[in-house]
Amino acid sequence: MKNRKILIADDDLNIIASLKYMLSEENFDILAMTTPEAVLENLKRESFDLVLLDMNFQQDTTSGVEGLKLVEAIQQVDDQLPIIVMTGWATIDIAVDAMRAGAKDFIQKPWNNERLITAINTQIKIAKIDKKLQRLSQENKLLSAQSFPQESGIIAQSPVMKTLLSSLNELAKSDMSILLTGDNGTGKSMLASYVHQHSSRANNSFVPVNMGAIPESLFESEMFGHLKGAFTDAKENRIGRFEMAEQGTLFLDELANIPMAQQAKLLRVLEEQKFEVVGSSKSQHADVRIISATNSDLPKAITEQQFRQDLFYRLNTIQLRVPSLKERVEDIAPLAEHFLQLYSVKYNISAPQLSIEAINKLQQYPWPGNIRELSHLMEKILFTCKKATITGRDLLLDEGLGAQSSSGKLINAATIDDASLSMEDIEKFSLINRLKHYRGNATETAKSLGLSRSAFYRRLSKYGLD
Ligand SMILES: Nc1ncnc2c1ncn2[C@@H]1O[C@H](COP(=O)(O)OP(=O)(O)OP(=O)(O)O)[C@@H](O)[C@H]1O
Repeated sequence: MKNRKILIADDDLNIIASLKYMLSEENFDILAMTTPEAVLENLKRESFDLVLLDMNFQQDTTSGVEGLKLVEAIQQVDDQLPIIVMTGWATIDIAVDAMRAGAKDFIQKPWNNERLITAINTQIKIAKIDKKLQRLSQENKLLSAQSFPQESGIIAQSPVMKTLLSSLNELAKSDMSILLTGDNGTGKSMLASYVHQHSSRANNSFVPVNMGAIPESLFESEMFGHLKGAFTDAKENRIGRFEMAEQGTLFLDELANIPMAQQAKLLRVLEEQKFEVVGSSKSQHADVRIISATNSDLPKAITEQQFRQDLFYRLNTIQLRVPSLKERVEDIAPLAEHFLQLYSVKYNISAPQLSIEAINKLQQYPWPGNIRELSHLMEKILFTCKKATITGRDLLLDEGLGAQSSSGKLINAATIDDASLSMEDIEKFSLINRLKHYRGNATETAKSLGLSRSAFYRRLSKYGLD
């Protein structure tokens, strides 16, 4: 554990000397400053765990005004830094004023060593807990906004997934950066969380960040945090993802979406293991393990100068590909049963069985949306099929009946929210889906969509579906 750092603000060199001697014995790192200006200057530059402040800064004053001003000024720089004040001419009024201004405790001079050390340890501990609570509360907000998967059970019956899981178990013991590649919905986020849970960092936070969802202008504030007043909308101090993940794991999802300019900033943090909160010039140490994920072809993005090669090498110490669902047919039935079970508990509906024929059909389907698509299908089946046994027909899985988007992507229930789809792509998908629902009956399909038959056919012909 690194030594805790205390800044002493006192202009009496004898007092500084004896405090330094006594506190160094207790393994504190000490820096002493004799003027308020130097104190503030250092606080802006360096991180400390606590300030020990003499209320009668100028030898010739006994009012404590100087000290009080400094308590307030320190609060402006860092309102979470604990301050213990020392009052030489013990007047309780000065101590009360200092506590009102934000000091956490006071000690009378001449001090009692044991009492001083206890007070220092207590305040550092409380500040740490406060910071952790603040971090947890921001993290909770983040997690509920992202609706990150909460299920803990990973289904892995196929040989390829068993091998992948055992590699991840091994890698969990190391601190290496891992890059997970694979199509959407294959379970990359879930596996990243699995590595974290099996690592020595498991008692600290796993912080996922969807790199595609952060507006470019807010990148630094999101990742490194900001101080109140750092820019117009910075109404409160905000903890960034790096700090939230301190001693834990930071999961950079949709890695390829980081704009070039921000890639340089990220690279610097990874190389130097330190960052600055926006609005502060002080560097903060970053002790995080990085796991990242992408469904893009990063080497191609590098060739096209869309992704920095040096950042790629930083992040892919180990690269693992998560196979698509169609490559692990053995997992399909257990996954389908797992999701039926999961949703039946969630919605309080008894779980139906899958017939052999239904399982065969599930195993033959290509699953372009992978596990996420299977999960959505099982959720839908639970509501639409009120039978004890699900047959192949109940699945409404007509292979090949997926819509093709203008850019060549396959559109289905799992990918319909993809932000790259155009209104026309979505309309085409809806037409196919509705036709499927009415088993090809044009009159009923047109009626259900509120279209005349001619308007309906015009659309079919527009999308080449006639
Ligand atoms: N092996 C598994 N066992 C059980 N559930 C799984 C498994 N893999 C994935 N899931 C579930 O499937 C869904 C999609 O998984 P996840 O979000 O991890 O995929 P992803 O590859 O990160 O997707 P994207 O690339 O779109 O971010 C989640 O609900 C997850 O809990």
